[in-house]
Amino acid sequence: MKGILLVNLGSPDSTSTKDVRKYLDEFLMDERVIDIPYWKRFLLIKGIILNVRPKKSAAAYKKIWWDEGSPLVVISERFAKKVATKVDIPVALAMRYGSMSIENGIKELADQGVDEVLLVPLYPHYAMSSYETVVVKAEQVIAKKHAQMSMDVLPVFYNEKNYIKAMSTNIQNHLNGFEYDHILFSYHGIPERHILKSDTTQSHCKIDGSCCEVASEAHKTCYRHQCFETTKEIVKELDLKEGSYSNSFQSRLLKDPWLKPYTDFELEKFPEEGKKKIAVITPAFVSDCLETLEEIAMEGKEDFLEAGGTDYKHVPCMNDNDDWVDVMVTWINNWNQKIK
Ligand SMILES: C=CC1=C(C)c2cc3[nH]c(cc4nc(cc5[nH]c(cc1n2)c(C)c5CCC(=O)O)C(CCC(=O)O)=C4C)c(C)c3C=C
Ligand SMILES: [Fe+2]
Ligand SMILES: [Fe+2]
Repeated sequence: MKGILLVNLGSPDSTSTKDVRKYLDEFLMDERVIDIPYWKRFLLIKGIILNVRPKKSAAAYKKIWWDEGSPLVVISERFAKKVATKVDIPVALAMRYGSMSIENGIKELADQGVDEVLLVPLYPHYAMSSYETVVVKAEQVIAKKHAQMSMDVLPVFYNEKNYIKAMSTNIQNHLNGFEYDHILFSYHGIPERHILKSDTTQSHCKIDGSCCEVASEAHKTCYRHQCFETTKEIVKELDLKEGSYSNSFQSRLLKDPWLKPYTDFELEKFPEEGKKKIAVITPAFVSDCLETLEEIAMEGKEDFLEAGGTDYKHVPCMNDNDDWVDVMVTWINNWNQKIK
């Protein structure tokens, strides 16, 4: 029997510093997230980061936490529930990190008789720290515990027409009546070296980004290229004028260079460039989470207004809206009807 496993990133169990430390420990010890030799990662994470970061992150989580729990988890659950009512095969939800493990998600499906699974990483773009780590983890669990199970993986959907349409409709609905002079497409950042590591040709990608417009096999796994393509497609769909939008990358951690330009620097610069009314869109996230609700909707707004901006709007993610649910249902049905 066929079944679906939706996988998002995951959150701590609560906003206590202890739970946040446990979550960050699992997250940051992932070799695809902090990609340095194990002993160095161990010393850096356990010796330094886990002594300071959990308290700071816990304070940020407290600002956005809902009565029902983490927004990312609650929204993902609502989304999964809606999808499940519209397809006729089992649907399970798991998280890459935290208590709702991929192992439990696969077991939940196996217990219902599923032996052919479609893995759906809930990320539009390929990055070793997001999409790839979900796929590798699921492969490991299946090889170790469910050898009879076969797995397909939903490809990244950064330029898929249904996703672009649903994103664009969501943006239009939320911008309704909001007057802006600039739209910022802010994507989650990654360290620059990840771009080089994910280059399957080992020669195409360049740190300066000059490669992203030149067609290449490497773009199948190039996060930056895929982000730029998402923007281009949404711009086409919404008929935005050249110069009225730009891209940036948010959520840096540690001191090494990440993809540029940095969202926080852009927000502080915009008012002096005459961009005083802005809308911020976060297409790397299909559901709102700490990085959109706190970093963009709260911190970003504060920084922008302090720098002289006057109007600021964060466009919420698609979350569990019906267009997005229908897009997922279409992809699932297409897979379900495919004859091998
Ligand atoms: C080296 C560190 C990190 C990389 C690389 C990274 C890539 C990456 N992350 C997401 C999506 C999300 N990240 C979220 C939170 C978050 N991310 C990092 C670090 C890296 N992410 C940390 C330490 C945290 C935790 C919070 C904090 O301490 O700042 C979230 C939100 C989770 C939530 O509970 O709401 C998401 C979603 C992507 C898509 C990505 C690569 C493209
Ligand atoms: Fe992240
Ligand atoms: Fe590139």
